[in-house]
Amino acid sequence: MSEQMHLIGFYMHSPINHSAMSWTDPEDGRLDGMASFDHWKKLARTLERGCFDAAFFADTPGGYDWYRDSLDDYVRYGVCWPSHDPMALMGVMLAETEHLGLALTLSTSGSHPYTTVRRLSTLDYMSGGRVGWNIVSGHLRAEHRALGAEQLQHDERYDHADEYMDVCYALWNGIKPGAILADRERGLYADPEKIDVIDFQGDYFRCRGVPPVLPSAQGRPVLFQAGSSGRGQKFALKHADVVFAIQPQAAAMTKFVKKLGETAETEGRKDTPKVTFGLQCILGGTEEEAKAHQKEIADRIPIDAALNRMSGTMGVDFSRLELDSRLADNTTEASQGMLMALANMAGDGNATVRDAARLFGASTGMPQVVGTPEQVADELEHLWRSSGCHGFNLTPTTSNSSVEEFVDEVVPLLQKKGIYRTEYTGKTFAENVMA
Ligand SMILES: Cc1cc2nc3c(=O)[nH]c(=O)nc-3n(C[C@H](O)[C@H](O)[C@H](O)COP(=O)(O)O)c2cc1C
Repeated sequence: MSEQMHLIGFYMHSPINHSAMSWTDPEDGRLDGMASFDHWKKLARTLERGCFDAAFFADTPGGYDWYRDSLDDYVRYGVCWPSHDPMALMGVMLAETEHLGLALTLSTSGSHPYTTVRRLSTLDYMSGGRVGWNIVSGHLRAEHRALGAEQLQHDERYDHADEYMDVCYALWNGIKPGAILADRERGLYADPEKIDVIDFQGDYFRCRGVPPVLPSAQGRPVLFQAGSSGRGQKFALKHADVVFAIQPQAAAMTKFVKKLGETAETEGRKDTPKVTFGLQCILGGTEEEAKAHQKEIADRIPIDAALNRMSGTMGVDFSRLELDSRLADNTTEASQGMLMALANMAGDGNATVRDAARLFGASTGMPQVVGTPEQVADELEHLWRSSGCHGFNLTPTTSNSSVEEFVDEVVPLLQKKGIYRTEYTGKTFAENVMA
């Protein structure tokens, strides 16, 4: 466990974050924010005021098409549709801040590693090393259909992603110290002897060329990974600085951190990646008020909207199943980690499709921490200490008002407890998030 709790804001560039129908809440500013950089600039400033490590963007291009084998409910309820590109927000939010990291989800299925290194590392270089990449291997069928690409089976997607990373490392490490001369008098920009010409010929990728971008202050972006199946964890242990997971209750969080540590030992990795868990905080002036708000959030979600999102993520058409059947009786080639986590949401492995859909609709399976600011601060401390995790990725209920509320009312309490930074100590995202 780290000495200080780490917090990361968790967002999507769509009408909602992780609560279906949040755009219908009169307090929510996202519908206007979809058409305005100011919304995101303000969010970046708020997070920096709250000393967050980063804003982290999930991304689900193509959306959710498993439920009834259709995209209708995805579009009808705005379940992450429209799915605007979060890359468009990165430069704006980085330019608005000095310390805040910005992490982006990019799928290894939808792009070439050369393009990804070029896009992310340009931002990383220009921001003084404040960029992160959530490496996802493309569990969504709709993403592949949208691109006209073949979707590989679960484990092979990780083999493909391993090779993807090999190309990225070659490009990130290909500029040696002293390579950049920038000598105005002699008119020499760089020394070709100190720059590798990469000639990669793999099973899935070919890449011949020199690295497209200069190394940033942190060398390369901070790497996140969120697959939590057995094969997913192996991939994480090979590549990730930080593992981002969803576990819907405290005991499962503790078990997850322990198991990752044990697997790290068997896989021979000395420094186990940091683990952050997704959470949603719901605040109220009193506990009753907060609980009423939690109920309001759940009650406004049509079951079809919740099932549309859960079906897409889990690669199962839940319209064909009894809502009171056991979720754990299903298998998937999509997100095995999420299916297992949700099936165990009450700690007994027996959650029904209906139970899981209710939580999935409300918070995409993330546990909700509900109460007064004092109660929420206490519970965050408890979850952090008992699980031994690094910190939390927090998804808001409403944008940006619930983020502002958290920063104004909960952050000072965490700081008072001495478990949360009062100022940034590092310059780069890596220095801040790994501290
Ligand atoms: C917390 C969390 C966040 C994720 N974010 C995304 C995302 O933004 N986009 C995406 O395509 N996949 C996302 N995924 C999917 C995973 O990266 C992974 O591809 C999927 O869970 C299948 O891996 P697994 O079976 O090893 O768990 C996320 C998964 C988790 C648990």
